[in-house]
Amino acid sequence: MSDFREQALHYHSHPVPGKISVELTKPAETVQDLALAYSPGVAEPVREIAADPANAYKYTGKGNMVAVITNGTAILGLGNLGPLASKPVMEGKALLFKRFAGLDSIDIEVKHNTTEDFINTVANIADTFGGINLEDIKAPECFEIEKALIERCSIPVFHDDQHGTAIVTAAGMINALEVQGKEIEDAIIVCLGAGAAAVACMELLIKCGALREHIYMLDRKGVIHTRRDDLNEYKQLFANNTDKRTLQDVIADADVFVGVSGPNLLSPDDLKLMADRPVVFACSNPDPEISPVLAHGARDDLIMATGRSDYPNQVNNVLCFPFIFRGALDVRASKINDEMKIAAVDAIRSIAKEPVPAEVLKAAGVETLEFGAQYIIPKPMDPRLLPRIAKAVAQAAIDSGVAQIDMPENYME
Ligand SMILES: NC(=O)C1=CN([C@@H]2O[C@H](COP(=O)(O)OP(=O)(O)OC[C@H]3O[C@@H](n4cnc5c(N)ncnc54)[C@H](OP(=O)(O)O)[C@@H]3O)[C@@H](O)[C@H]2O)C=CC1
Ligand SMILES: CC(=O)C(=O)O
Ligand SMILES: [Mg+2]
Repeated sequence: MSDFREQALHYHSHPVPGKISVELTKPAETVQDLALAYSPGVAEPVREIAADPANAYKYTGKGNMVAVITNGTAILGLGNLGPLASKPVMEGKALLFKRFAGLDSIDIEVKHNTTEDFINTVANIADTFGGINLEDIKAPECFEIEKALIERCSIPVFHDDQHGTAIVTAAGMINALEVQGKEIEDAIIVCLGAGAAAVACMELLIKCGALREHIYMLDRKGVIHTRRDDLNEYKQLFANNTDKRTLQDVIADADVFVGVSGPNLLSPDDLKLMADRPVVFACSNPDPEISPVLAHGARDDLIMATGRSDYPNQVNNVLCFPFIFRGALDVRASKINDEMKIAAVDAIRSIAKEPVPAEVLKAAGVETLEFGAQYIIPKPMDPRLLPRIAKAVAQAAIDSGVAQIDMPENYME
């Protein structure tokens, strides 16, 4: 067993199996405690909630609880390995919710036959939670699932691989292009992958100024173009009227590569074909489309990011989902809309341009970090992410009319 593999397995199995547990928030020691916590005392909040469902936020953990729900059909870049195998990733997301945003989170892995079954299962348990983070559900089913659940649930439903990834990608991309002296409106963009992350990343980049006709998206069959007759409705939105057919055709002179596909699909020779000062986000986890070592060996004028913690520039939805849910839940937003997503993009971008606190440098194991090619986006352990993103998102929810309560007094100050 390799050292790292052994460490990872040991981490997950010791001192107890798994990464999360439940803790109590109230005393439960005496007869009096139990009389309040359980019978007869528990009947009082039951009656209050039956009379007004909003009281669930007052008397239960609902308002601070996010469900991480999957069917295991697109586990990271490992593919469709089924619900149970996805559990370590989902517990990982729950760990991140708690560590970075103080949100309680529970993982739910759903076995199902049809997409409708999955939607019904989630819709039927939704009221238990303050929000639902859908995770690692493959395209195209993920689009229908998210849409149906947003319609059916009164709490925020957010497919992290779509929107969390898109928010972080957009923040990192705008900053990287700025460092490279390029405008997003002019950028020729290659997106390898045409699934959940790819479609959402490209749609958000377009909202941030990229031109749809400058985007070349590829799936396993190559470039998505207007003469293909095998495209689902989501891929069709990116069908480019072009004669280019292969990755090599489209990467020549491209300014940007976004990989949300699988491991080792971009070669150093492909990279050499790109325009001067390119931006390369190889975001597949755990193994990127090209390793930073190979990429930097191929050329020295690129900005490189991956989804991993062990290289500079981690473009990973962990920079978004804990904080966007914190802000959404704290003003009881009924949904997470585009205004809230753009507010999160702007908040993430701006933090990267400010001096980095000493504790972040220490946690990152580096002497300095300064906005530039090696630091386009904040580190996940940056304590400014929580107050800045959550507050910006909460404010955007209020301004766009989806918040159900006011901003809490002195929020995040
Ligand atoms: N860094 C981050 O924060 C995140 C990274 N990701 C990564 O993005 C990847 C995709 O995730 P997600 O969108 O959820 O998964 P999906 O299953 O929804 O989409 C996968 C897409 O990748 C394409 N693909 C797979 N292999 C190849 C290949 N050899 N050549 C071209 N295209 C290929 C598929 O093509 P086809 O349509 O033909 O099947 C599909 O369009 C994963 O590696 C994941 O780890 C995802 C979310 C967040
Ligand atoms: C980071 C993440 O959500 C993924 O790779 O699927
Ligand atoms: Mg994921």
